[in-house]
Amino acid sequence: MTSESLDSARIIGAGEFAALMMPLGSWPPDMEAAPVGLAVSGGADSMALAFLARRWRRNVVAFVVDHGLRPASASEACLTVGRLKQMGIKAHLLKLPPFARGRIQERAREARFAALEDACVTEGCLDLLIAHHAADQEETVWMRSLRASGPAGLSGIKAVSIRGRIRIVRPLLSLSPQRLRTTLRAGGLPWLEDPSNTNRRFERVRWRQDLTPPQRQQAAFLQAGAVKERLCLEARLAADLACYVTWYPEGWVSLERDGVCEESLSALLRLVSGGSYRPSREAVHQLIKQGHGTLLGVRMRPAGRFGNGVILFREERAVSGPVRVRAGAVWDGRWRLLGADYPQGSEIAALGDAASRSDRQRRDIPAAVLRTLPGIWHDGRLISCPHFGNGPEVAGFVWAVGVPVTGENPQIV
Ligand SMILES: Nc1ncnc2c1ncn2[C@@H]1O[C@H](COP(=O)(O)OP(=O)(O)OP(=O)(O)O)[C@@H](O)[C@H]1O
Repeated sequence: MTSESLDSARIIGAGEFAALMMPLGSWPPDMEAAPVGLAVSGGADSMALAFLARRWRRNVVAFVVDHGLRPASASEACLTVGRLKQMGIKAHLLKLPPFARGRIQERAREARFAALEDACVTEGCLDLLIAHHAADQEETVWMRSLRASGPAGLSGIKAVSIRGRIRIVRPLLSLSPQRLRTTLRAGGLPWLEDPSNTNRRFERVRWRQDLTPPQRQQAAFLQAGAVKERLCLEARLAADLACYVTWYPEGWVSLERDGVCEESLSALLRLVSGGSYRPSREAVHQLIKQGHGTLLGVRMRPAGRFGNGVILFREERAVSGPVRVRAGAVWDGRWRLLGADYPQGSEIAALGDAASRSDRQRRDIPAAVLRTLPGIWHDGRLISCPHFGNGPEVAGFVWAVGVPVTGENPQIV
């Protein structure tokens, strides 16, 4: 027997899983009011995750998302919910509404995470466990290396990340899929095989099938190096940001002249944009050279009376269209509405011209920032702009961008 086949024959024990979970905490006490969420598709990886997590703690709750993209998806999702219940796991089925055409994979993933986040909040989960494993990690790093990614990309899938109101935790990243299956078999537990997992139309599937053991090792090696490099860069970035950046609660920043560099700008552009992607290096260098401009829907311009460097704020043209008022609604991917005590049919939309028409002009916020702040509109009339304390007392928005500027995943190497 080779060392690989020996490894794949090893069952994952409760102690081993608990040891994996420990550095990924802190974990709430094991109580009904604070369960840990589990994202379970019904495939081998997430069923093994559910099995291991249930042995780790009593209070877990599984979410099975039915994307409705295949005829069998509804019955498979029901079957999975039933299987989880048999394993003593509380399980909820989340059925997604139909998708608009185009970019189906991307839309499905985004809608799945949005539904999972909402379900976690409803169930009182601060953390959601996801079942990506060591082979997923190797394939991801390999594909990124082919695209000449830098240390951020080559550090691979994050073991811990923040998504809006929850933490996404991936405890299986050091475990092979073979061991997950061995563990399920040993427990006599069934799982589903998703046909798209063998469809060679997808680049990931091709690499999953074609990567040789030495190539996988090489990917793991590349990843470990990239994580170390990333940690050094992160430490330097954190120090620079602390020194040179002022963050304002209206979602804009000022960056001093001495702090203008690719790393700082890239992190700040992502922060202010509310998105999860960083801009390309070339685009950031171009922006630095110009001294002003727009990237990722964020404007950079000389700070003027706000400092000796530059300020970055949301570009008015880039803000989202109106969104119906409801408790917890997120507008522009950046602002979450607290409370929803407004007339039926009210909407969240940018202040726009209303920012300058009223007496709400403020010297301490750039006028261009004011225009991009959210207000509550009804029948074309601004009925509340909570940022200025004008309107229902309970109303307000909180910054909803869950992505930290630095320090993502610092402890996991
Ligand atoms: N339908 C689903 N319901 C609940 N959880 C799911 C579902 N699909 C995937 N997941 C969760 O996400 C994990 C990764 O699944 P998969 O690799 O198929 O997703 P993906 O779209 O490729 O995700 P990513 O783009 O993050 O790699 C699963 O192991 C599971 O934890």
